[in-house]
Amino acid sequence: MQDKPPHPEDPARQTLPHAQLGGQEPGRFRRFRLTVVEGTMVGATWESSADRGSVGSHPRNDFVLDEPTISRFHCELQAGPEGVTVRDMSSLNGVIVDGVRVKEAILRGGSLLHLGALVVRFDFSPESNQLRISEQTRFGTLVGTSVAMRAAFYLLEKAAASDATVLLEGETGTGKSQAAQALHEASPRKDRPFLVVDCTALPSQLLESELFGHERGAFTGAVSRRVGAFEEAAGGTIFLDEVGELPAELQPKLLHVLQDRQVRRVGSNVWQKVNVRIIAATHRNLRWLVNTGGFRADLFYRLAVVRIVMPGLRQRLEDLREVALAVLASLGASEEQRHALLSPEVLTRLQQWAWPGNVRELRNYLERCMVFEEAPSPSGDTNWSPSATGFPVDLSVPFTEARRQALMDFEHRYLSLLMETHQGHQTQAATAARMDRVYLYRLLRRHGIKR
Ligand SMILES: Nc1ncnc2c1ncn2[C@@H]1O[C@H](COP(=O)(O)OP(=O)(O)OP(=O)(O)O)[C@@H](O)[C@H]1O
Repeated sequence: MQDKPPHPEDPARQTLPHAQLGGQEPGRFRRFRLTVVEGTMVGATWESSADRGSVGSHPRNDFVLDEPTISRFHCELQAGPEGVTVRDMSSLNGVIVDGVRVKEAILRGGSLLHLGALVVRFDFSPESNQLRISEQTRFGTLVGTSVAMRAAFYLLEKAAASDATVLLEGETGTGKSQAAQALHEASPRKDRPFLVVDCTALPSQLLESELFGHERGAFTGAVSRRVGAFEEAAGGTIFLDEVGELPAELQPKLLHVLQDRQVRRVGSNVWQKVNVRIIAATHRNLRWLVNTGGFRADLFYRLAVVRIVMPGLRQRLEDLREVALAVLASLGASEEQRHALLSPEVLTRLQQWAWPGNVRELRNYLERCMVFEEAPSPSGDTNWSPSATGFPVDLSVPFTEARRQALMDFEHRYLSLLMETHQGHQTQAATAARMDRVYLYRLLRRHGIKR
């Protein structure tokens, strides 16, 4: 089991697959440098080799500042389309950028960061880094052509070929569970079990016996012996979902499994060897949890041998169409529904939504659209009329006929909504729509709309 800082070529160092700076070729972004300019470590410097870096006193940070006023994980820097962002990891003494205490801030070349008793200067370097990205635009059920997603695919592919423990991070609905399953299926363990344990689903004692098993009579209610997930997954993979919620009393036990590959059932004195690959996922930032005392630092490093951050949907909106198509296919949508729900007009509007629930939210949204046969605003904005669904384009229909059908469809939708809004008052409706009242009357008759 590895517990040393990853090699610079190690995929774990390439953590976050984020957008590049300044419109250069895909995956290329400017390097940045930190230099201590005041305090005990003047002259200490670090230059980024990926698109993010961590700063803190713990030896596993990218830039280690061994100084008592620096927290174990003090802050993180991350390159994105808007520049390089610094994020305070809930450090004790905080992050002050150019005189202002911040939780998060975009840095400019020459910015001065006060971190505890040290002053650190941020600069861009003239050189750039190339983020490693996969040639593929799919990994298992996950799809995406964006740099962010293909960088995640690259790490997933590398991880699948190894037996290393993987930590998947990312907001809810970004595909962590799917990535874990696909990783298992792409690994040499694919013919062995893949077991999922949700660390939030059970109270501590039950979770312990779910993971490690128990002997008969180990506690009240333990009427028979039970084999735990680690034993049951023999030769396969165990997926620990929401590992950030693992109760404090179970963290040393999981650490023991990770270190020694041994488990002991509750109520037993016997340690048993287990051969299981571990993949864990969390929607929380575990470094932040370590600083605030909610998670053990040693367990974090045992889990994050390879750390992969699944990008949020709003960070890769160029993937929206493709992801939506994949989701619609999995929902059994017809060709016509796909055209109607993903017209350029609707897509443009969908790209304006922030998708806080990521692909899961998109999936729920598309499912609703299929049920109600319309594409309302994902934000619930009622001004977005159902007519925004656009019309399916069928090239087997001649242009003039297709246009006539589209026009009829449009008139019908427009007039229905108009009459509904004005509760059947034709004069009012005609005035509102700036139409001649007689023309409106004729159109309503033609479309059979109740007046
Ligand atoms: N890149 C993608 N391409 C296609 N489908 C995706 C993609 N990412 C996520 N999905 C789909 O989105 C849904 C949510 O994915 P998943 O359950 O894996 O997310 P999660 O990150 O594990 O969420 P949570 O943290 O809430 O458990 C699933 O239906 C999944 O198939």
